[in-house]
Amino acid sequence: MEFVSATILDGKATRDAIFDDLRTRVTALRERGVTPGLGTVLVGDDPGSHAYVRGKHNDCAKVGVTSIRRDLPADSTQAEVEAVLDELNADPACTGYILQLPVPKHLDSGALLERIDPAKDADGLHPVSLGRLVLGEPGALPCTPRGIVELLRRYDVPIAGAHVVVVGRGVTVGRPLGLLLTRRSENATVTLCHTGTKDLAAEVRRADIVVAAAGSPALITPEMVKPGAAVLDVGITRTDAGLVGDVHPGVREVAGHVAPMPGGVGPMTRAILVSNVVEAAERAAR
Ligand SMILES: Nc1nc(=O)c2c([nH]1)NC[C@@H]1CN(c3ccc(C(=O)N[C@@H](CCC(=O)O)C(=O)O)cc3)C=[N+]21
Repeated sequence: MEFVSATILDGKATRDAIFDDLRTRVTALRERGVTPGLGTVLVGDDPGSHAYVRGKHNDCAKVGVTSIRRDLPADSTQAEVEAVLDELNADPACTGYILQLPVPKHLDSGALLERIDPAKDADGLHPVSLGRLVLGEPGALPCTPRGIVELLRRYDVPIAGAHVVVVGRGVTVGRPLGLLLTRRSENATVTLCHTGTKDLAAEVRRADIVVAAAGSPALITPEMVKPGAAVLDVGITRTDAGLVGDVHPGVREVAGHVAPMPGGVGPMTRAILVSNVVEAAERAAR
């Protein structure tokens, strides 16, 4: 028996290609006197969140985007965090920024996200940005969904006409991904599955593209995957043995393409964040 393993959708190599393009565009903006600047607001001392924020500042340095970092103590009040958001809204050096999620439980994250100036929303998670996504108007798009579409495009995985099964209805991945993929420019047919789905295996088996974003280790098994399908692993669960994704390793023997975790969608999410900041600066400079 000969097993032909899936083609790996390499998020790191794709991120590097995106950064090469962004570097050129940032240079052009700087020549016109515009310097994109990404702000991060981090509340508390979750080690995972600290690592993500550090990564985002490293990414900015790689492409010439200035970065502005605001770290606040875990016991910050709603008013104290809001004051920092107001400060970044008013700061011309900060052309886009994010509030790192999750924030400590005593804070109202919805109210904080809404306080961000929509013109500076780098994450695409502001209600105005999400509304624009529903309406098909230009604006910041959520980083992970856009990263997924970009990764599929660069590997020539057909999206138009494809049946995509998205597992997970979270506001950062599953829900906006369904909206993005059903736009006329993507033209996919999407089934959005979640914990209330009756027969997940039957749904996944029909998919040309599977996006697993449920946060449930090894949820997608080889038996559930149509031979040749593209399977993208977006789940991240921290265990004692390290990080594990939503896709069982055996899926590589069945799928045509696999975006692994790590090394797949995660690096794309970060690349799109920087891309959103550069695009917002380009829009403002027009
Ligand atoms: N306002 C906000 N925006 C976000 O975009 C946001 C957030 N909050 N909170 C947390 C989640 C998670 N997230 C990841 C980004 C990159 C990797 C990534 O690059 N992962 C690597 C390594 C895995 C790791 O070290 O975690 C990989 O998959 O290869 C993972 C997860 C962005 N998030």
